[in-house]
Amino acid sequence: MNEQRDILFARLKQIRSQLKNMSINDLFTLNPKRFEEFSTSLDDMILDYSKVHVNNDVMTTLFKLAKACDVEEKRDAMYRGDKINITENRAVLHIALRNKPNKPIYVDNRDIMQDVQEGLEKMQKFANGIRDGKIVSSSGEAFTDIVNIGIGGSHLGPAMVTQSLKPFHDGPNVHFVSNIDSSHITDTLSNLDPSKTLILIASKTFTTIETMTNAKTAMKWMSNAIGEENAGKHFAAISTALEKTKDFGISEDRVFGYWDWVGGRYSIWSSIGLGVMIAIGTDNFSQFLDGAYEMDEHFKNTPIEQNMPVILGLIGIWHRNICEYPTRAILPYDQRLSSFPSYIQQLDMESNGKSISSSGESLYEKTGAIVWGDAGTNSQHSFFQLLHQGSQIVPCEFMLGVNKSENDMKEHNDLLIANCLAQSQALMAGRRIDEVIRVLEKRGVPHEESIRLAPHRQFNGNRPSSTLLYKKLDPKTLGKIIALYEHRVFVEGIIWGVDSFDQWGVELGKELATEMLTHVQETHKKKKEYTHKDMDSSSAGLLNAISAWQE
Ligand SMILES: O=P(O)(O)OC[C@H]1O[C@](O)(CO)[C@@H](O)[C@@H]1O
Repeated sequence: MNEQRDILFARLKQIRSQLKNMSINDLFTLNPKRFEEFSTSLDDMILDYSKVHVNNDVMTTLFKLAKACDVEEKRDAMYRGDKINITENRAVLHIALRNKPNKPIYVDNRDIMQDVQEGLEKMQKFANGIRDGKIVSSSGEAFTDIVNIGIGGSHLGPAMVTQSLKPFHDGPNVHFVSNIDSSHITDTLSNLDPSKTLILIASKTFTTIETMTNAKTAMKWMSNAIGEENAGKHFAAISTALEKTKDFGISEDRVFGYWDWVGGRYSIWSSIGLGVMIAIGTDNFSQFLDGAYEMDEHFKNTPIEQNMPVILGLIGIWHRNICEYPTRAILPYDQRLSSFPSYIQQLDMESNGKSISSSGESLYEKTGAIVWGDAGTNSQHSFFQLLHQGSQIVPCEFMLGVNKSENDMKEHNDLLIANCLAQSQALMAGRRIDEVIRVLEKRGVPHEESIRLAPHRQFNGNRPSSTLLYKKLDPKTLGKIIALYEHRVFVEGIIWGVDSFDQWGVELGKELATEMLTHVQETHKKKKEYTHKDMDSSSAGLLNAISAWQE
């Protein structure tokens, strides 16, 4: 229990109730310099949080909260390589993977930077070989297609980054298979020529049932097409479990290892990024790491009052614990970032979706918000109705790139930018009922009718949002953005007191699925009728229906 934290939470709740008399709009009217004072920047990236319902008093108290929870000390402990993942007794060192100057970092008294460097060089050699056509298929041809088989952190990162960096993609096509649903692998492989396809099996543990099942299916597909003796040339593995990759039959030179101090959802910077490196090339991948390194340095060295991840994290705490908003929406106005919200869902919800503190006590304050979202402007035409007029307030995190890669699409881009800015403005400003009536009457709608329609067309406004503005979505910027969100999750996790780096909550479902599998396999025999004596009557009833309907 952190008494100081509790006092500051109470103080923040007090300020919040006083602040309720003043809207975000009012705060802008009172302070013409609000944008300058409530935004922070790093090179060509600005985090504008002036449209969040906070004032100086709130921010000062939030900064005190960060200090009281030792955010800076704990950050330093992470950078140092301390074993801050308490429940797994592991260091947390994704920052080592982008530690470009190779400054020593010690785990168990050993500098890990040499391993990191060697790992990166092995990846680079392989990626260059595939891209140059020097590493060839069993028939001596260059690989045209790469299939990354993985799930969770071994899928979401590479898939999102590959999609986001499309303009930089000049290597072979890269495809992604994650779901255990066979339609995913069947639909993907059906369009590919096995003789020119390379399969990357990406799994930290090399035990995940989805990945291992898909890997075996891919191996069968490949062996049937080109012969078992040739299939090995078409596979590579990315894992920390080197014994298991060997058992699967992948030769050592085709195995790209990483380390237990890299969490799955923090692993895009490791060999898990191999597919990305093959797609965009080693120089662009290096830029991607550079961007993350810049954010790491900013997080480490910038005073918390200007520190982007700290501020984003504190705003998260403000919204979750003080305003009690249960969710937050991530809204990239950038089609290529359309899978960024689902990437952040894993990063954020798997990290901070906990109700037990690192030291094993039940937490009484709410933790991880529900994260959701989609790309603008598409999302305007689906769920924005609720954002503007729904009974729940959802803090929105807009993301906007100023420039696109296509110079000739200015007309599109101007509209995209205008829409993004207009949405955050509309959420904040709203539209009062008298204004609605005035507008309707001006359009010639009779007075009675205007009064009838007005309640449906009014907007309360005062809905908070932040905007992350960046110059252009290139590898460096993307690296910076991802690292920003990683550190934000860290800041929130420290304040809540959870271990942000384990994920025990996914284990029970995995265990029960293994038990359930035997029942599902039984249904094929159609011999058994399940009842409430075997299991809960819902599962029993569903199994019986599955058995009856199976073709
Ligand atoms: O890389 P692996 O070991 O196959 O795990 C995949 C994913 O499964 C999880 O362990 C649980 O969903 C994630 O944390 C991880 O990213």
